[in-house]
Amino acid sequence: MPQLRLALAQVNTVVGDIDGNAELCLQAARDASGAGAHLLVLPELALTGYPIEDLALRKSFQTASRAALAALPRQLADAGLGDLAVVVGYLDASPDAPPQTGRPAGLPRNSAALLLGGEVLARYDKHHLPNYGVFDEARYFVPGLDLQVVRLHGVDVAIAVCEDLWQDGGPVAATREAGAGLLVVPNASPYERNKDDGRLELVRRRAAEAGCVLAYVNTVGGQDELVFDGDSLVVAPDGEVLARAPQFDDALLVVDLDLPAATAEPRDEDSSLTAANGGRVRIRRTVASSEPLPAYDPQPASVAERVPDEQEVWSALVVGLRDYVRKNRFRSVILGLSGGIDSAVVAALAVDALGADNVHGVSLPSVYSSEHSKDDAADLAERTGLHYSTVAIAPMVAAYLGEVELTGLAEENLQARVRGTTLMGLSNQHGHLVLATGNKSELAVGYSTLYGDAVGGYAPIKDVPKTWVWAIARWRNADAEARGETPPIPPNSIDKEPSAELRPDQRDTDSLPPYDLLDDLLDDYVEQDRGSAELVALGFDPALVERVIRMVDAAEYKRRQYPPGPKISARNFGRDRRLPITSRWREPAPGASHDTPVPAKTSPAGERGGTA
Ligand SMILES: Nc1ncnc2c1ncn2[C@@H]1O[C@H](COP(=O)(O)OP(=O)(O)OC[C@H]2O[C@@H]([n+]3cccc(C(=O)O)c3)[C@H](O)[C@@H]2O)[C@@H](O)[C@H]1O
Ligand SMILES: Nc1ncnc2c1ncn2[C@@H]1O[C@H](COP(=O)(O)OP(=O)(O)OP(=O)(O)O)[C@@H](O)[C@H]1O
Ligand SMILES: NC(=O)CC[C@H](N)C(=O)O
Repeated sequence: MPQLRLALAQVNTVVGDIDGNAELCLQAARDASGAGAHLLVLPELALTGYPIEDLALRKSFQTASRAALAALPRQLADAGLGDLAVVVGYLDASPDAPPQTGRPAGLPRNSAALLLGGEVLARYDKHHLPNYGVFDEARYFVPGLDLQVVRLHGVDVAIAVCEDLWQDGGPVAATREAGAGLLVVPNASPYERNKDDGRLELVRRRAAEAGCVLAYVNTVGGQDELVFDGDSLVVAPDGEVLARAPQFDDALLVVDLDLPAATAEPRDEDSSLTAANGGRVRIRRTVASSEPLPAYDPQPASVAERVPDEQEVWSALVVGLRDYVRKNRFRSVILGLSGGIDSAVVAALAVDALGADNVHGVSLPSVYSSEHSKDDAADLAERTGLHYSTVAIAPMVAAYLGEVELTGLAEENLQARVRGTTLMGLSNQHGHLVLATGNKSELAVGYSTLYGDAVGGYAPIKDVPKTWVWAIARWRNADAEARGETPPIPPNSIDKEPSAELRPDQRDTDSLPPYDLLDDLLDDYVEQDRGSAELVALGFDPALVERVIRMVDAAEYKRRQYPPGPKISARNFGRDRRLPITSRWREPAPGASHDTPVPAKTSPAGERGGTA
């Protein structure tokens, strides 16, 4: 059987930095060549970064991407890497769009090219364009219709791109018809909880369908609200995992493969599969080298171990925060420390992401701040080593109230707004990025003050439900203890009852149901998109369902103004869940729906919130 040493590079590209990304690709090629690889595969759109959004439609950006791709084979050859075959993702475009398409520029394509010997040897355009959740690829790209197969050292190597694996038919089925010995797939697949398990099963199923080894390489790093976790994989057609890269880190995964020798006639042919335009998927073949390599001793490949869910989420948040700060050219962050769990977790994440020296925590006590809130904030500062200062807001609030008469909620919110103004002032003065500390449960129900605690440039835990904020805090502390380090989060911040401290003896539960119940209901309403009848059928108290749905729906305007933050769930507030702000639609009151029969309760009334 021919042998091939394959390298998969999970690299952290920067959207729009085509020159920097090309340099990353060259460095990966140097490393792969140093490791003795014959074929290197880089992620989807590695030259441009992912996702490029409306940059895909800009003629200047298309031209720059095509130029960088055209220059890369020569750069590889000049660096003595001409013998290494390199598959790299880039933005392509046919020069001009037909006038009837109404598109401003050429027809953009989400493409991958195989480079070898100083030339672009073959090109492939992604067939399946994801257009759900966070993806809008049908807005940007025209789909490809061909399967590209390149004969390399006597092995037929087919190429597909990301979503091509998630949809039935097309390139994977064509790979089997083509009799390819290896399917390589560049990806840009964003992280969400439990997605790694789903991906592994998907890759196993597609390897079986393609009838050959499948090499899946994913990008890594943060881009606005998305975090890419890497987790690149090589799987045999019988489902065996031959190699697996770690999550959330740059990595070069190298694996030696014994692959079937190519036997097909090296000419283009139609497959039996229907392409997006109704025609046949055409199998295009290119011969690079038919001769197998001389036999060599294979090296064992690494299979990274899985980590606990809490660690996975913590790492995603750290990478999302670090890359947002770094890629937007900030060096430091600032946040208000209330002594509560949310600001403590955000501070600990920031210290892990940027180092304590780049994190500034400010205690901003008001007349309602308890002693423990100040002590717990100081304890957090001592445990983590972040910069800590105090600005008393009471005199500013009093001066304001002396000029403008505000009472009740307006007075409560003023305190949050004086804090927000103070943090933004310090940001302007010192160049720190302000971190907003709201969690997903609060965002869901609108439990934050506009231009108050909702100010900021980035919101690290906006997709983390409150119950998970506690879970990751406990995990982070336990992990520190296991490593003989000081746990960063004060146990008191974890254990105390949550309070906004905007009036005497205030508790979150004055306005909200207990968080375990609230998160349970929000998971069903927001993430699973269940209507009120279904929620009641699941056993939630009808009055609670009505109240929570009203709060969630009414807070859409607040969420739209909230800073971006890393997505860790299957449905974040942002691109995954797009609802009108101005809307008269109300979920039918539980039991009142005329077109949806209300199923019988599966648990006694009151079991899920009847007493809340
Ligand atoms: N559809 C719409 N489109 C655009 N703007 C809209 C709007 N509806 C109201 N508004 C505006 O929004 C204002 C109301 O919003 P806002 O001023 O934020 O105030 P609001 O939502 O009324 O009150 C803030 C709530 O958050 C709680 N809170 C505050 C601070 C921290 C925490 C915490 O523990 O984390 C909790 C606080 O206890 C209170 O329940 C209205 O006065 C109006 O100007
Ligand atoms: N006394 C304070 N000093 C500094 N910042 C504060 C103070 N009180 C509130 N904040 C800021 O406002 C955010 C909202 O705080 P609040 O205590 O009202 O609610 P929370 O959502 O329970 O947050 P936390 O768990 O951090 O207390 C805090 O995370 C913090 O960044
Ligand atoms: N870039 C893509 O095509 C990503 C879509 C794919 N379903 C994923 O999340 O992995």
